[in-house]
Parts: sequence; structure tokens; C-alpha cells
Amino acid sequence: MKNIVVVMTGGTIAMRIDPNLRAAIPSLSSEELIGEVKAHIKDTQIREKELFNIPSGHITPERMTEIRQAVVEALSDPENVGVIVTHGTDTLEETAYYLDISIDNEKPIVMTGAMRNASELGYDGELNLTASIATILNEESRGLGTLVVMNNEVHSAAQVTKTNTLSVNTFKSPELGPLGIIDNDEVLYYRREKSVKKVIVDTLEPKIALIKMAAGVEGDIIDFYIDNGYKGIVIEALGRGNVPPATLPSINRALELNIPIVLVSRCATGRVLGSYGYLGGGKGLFESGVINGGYLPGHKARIALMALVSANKSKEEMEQFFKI
Ligand SMILES: NC(=O)C[C@H](N)C(=O)O
Repeated sequence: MKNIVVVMTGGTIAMRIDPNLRAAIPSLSSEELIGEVKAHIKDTQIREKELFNIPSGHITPERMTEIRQAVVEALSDPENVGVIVTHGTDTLEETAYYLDISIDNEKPIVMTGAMRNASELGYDGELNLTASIATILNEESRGLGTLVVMNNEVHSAAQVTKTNTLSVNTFKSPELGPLGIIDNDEVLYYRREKSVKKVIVDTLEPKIALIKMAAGVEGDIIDFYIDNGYKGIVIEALGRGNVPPATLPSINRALELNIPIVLVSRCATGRVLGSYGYLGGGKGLFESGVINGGYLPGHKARIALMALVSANKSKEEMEQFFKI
């Protein structure tokens, strides 16, 4: 008999409509969440661990480390073949990315959730859980790091992002597409991408800022984070990796204080590079010591920087991490 551990953390998958509020709130017990699914699967035992039952907007870096701890513990038991983490979809890709970079284990870790709550017709929680179990049980899922399974698709934690506020088909990997699909309980991989970027660390530095650039943004917001003891800054820059020139004095101030700055783009796809030499262009930023964050979206680069700072990595090691 194979064992799979389901670590429950909350999200819409564990919510119902409250009749007074007429809005969804956390309410499903672990038995209610998993009972029906358990009754349908054969030859596999599900061991549930209810860590918390919160919306994913309540997930903090500390709670991410608690999730990691629960996953690592479950993986260390030779009887368990893999772990499923149920989670709200709003920040699912952040926790997935942290688990992916911070755990080095061949056993599959699958994160899943739901877009419709248990009071709605077409609740997708059970479908996503069943597809996650099929993914764990497939031998080809081993060695791929943390996977995200939603809407019968398997995605890599590094690539996946929530693209739509409502649709059940919201999780996409815009650059490369899903790794595979789940068809009739069978997992079919189009490609198997081994997850290679690792920072094995069980803590996350919370004081890492994420700042979005826009036309006419000035340096005051950067100064705020410097003055409030932040240990690192991720800048979601314009296009190819450029910033409005009025931010430059504050960026240079942060660099002089050895506060690492990672540059990514606010564009949905594509990497950043020093293609532009004008004032505020990426070329000057990288020459002055800003770290190239590659193709990562800002919220995942922030998780990476939280892990790298927490692990006391040098600037060179950080640069190495973000290199494709
Ligand atoms: N679909 C969901 O799970 C969204 C919910 N607001 C959450 O992230 O907890």
C-alpha cells in the first residue's frame, strides 16, 4: 500500500459560502475536504495533516517555513511516496516556488487548490486532489521538484503563475506551457524539466521589499525601505529592465549600503538584460551592481531573495542563482 501525505493549509478548496456574509470563508474540515476522494481511490492510503485553514492572503514567510517543515517531515518517512499541499490560489505560486528551491528530494511534491468553493456548482477541489494523487503516483513525476496541479495540468513551480482572477483554467506557464496533462487519471508528460535552482534553507528573511516601476515613479519608496531596515529589494522594472531616472539616486544609495537589489520586469514574459544605455537603462543598472533577476516575476524573485538573504549568500552566489 502506497502512502501519500496531504498537508492542508486552506484556500478556496476548503471554503464554503457563509449564509450571513454571502461570501466564501474557510470552513471545510479535513474529513470533508478529503473524505470523498479517499473513498474513490484504491491501493493508496491518504494521511492528512491539517496545518492551518486560512486564505492564502494570510500566508506569511513564517507560515511558508512551517509548510516546508511539514513537507520535509513527510518526505523523510520511507513509507510516503510523495506529498500534496492544498493551498489558496492567490499566493500558491509563491509557496510552491519556496518549496521548489528549498527542498532537494526525488519524491514529488504537488501543490493544488480550487477556484470554486464547496458551495458552488462545479467545485473543482476533488478533481484537483484526484489529479494530484495521480501525479504523485506516476513514476515520471520523481525528480521534478515541486509541481502545481490544477485543471488537469501539471506545471513546474518555477514557471507557473495565476493568470485569471476567476477561471478554473487560471494557472498557466506562459513561456513554456504545462509539463503535462492528467487525462482520465493518467499523467502524460510533454516534457520533464528538472528543477535545478536550490537554496536549501528553512527560514525566510521577511524584510525583502517588492517595488513596481511605472511612468514617473520617484525614489521615495526605495528610501522608505532603506530607512526601515529592509535587507533586500526586488524591483519590477519597465520592459527589458529599465527604471525612471528619478529612482537612480535611491537605487545607488541602497547599493552603497550593500542592500542587494534584484531587477526583474513587470512584463508578463521575457527576461531582463542591459540592452539600453540611456539614463535609467538596464546597462547602467547592472554595471552599478544591480543583480539580474532573469525571467522571474517580482513575487517569485522576492521569495528567492528572502531565501538567499536568509542563507547569508554572497552577491556572487545570488547572481549565480538568478542566472538561467
Ligand atoms: N481560489 C483561491 O483559493 C483564492 C483564495 N482567495 C485564496 O487564495 O485563499
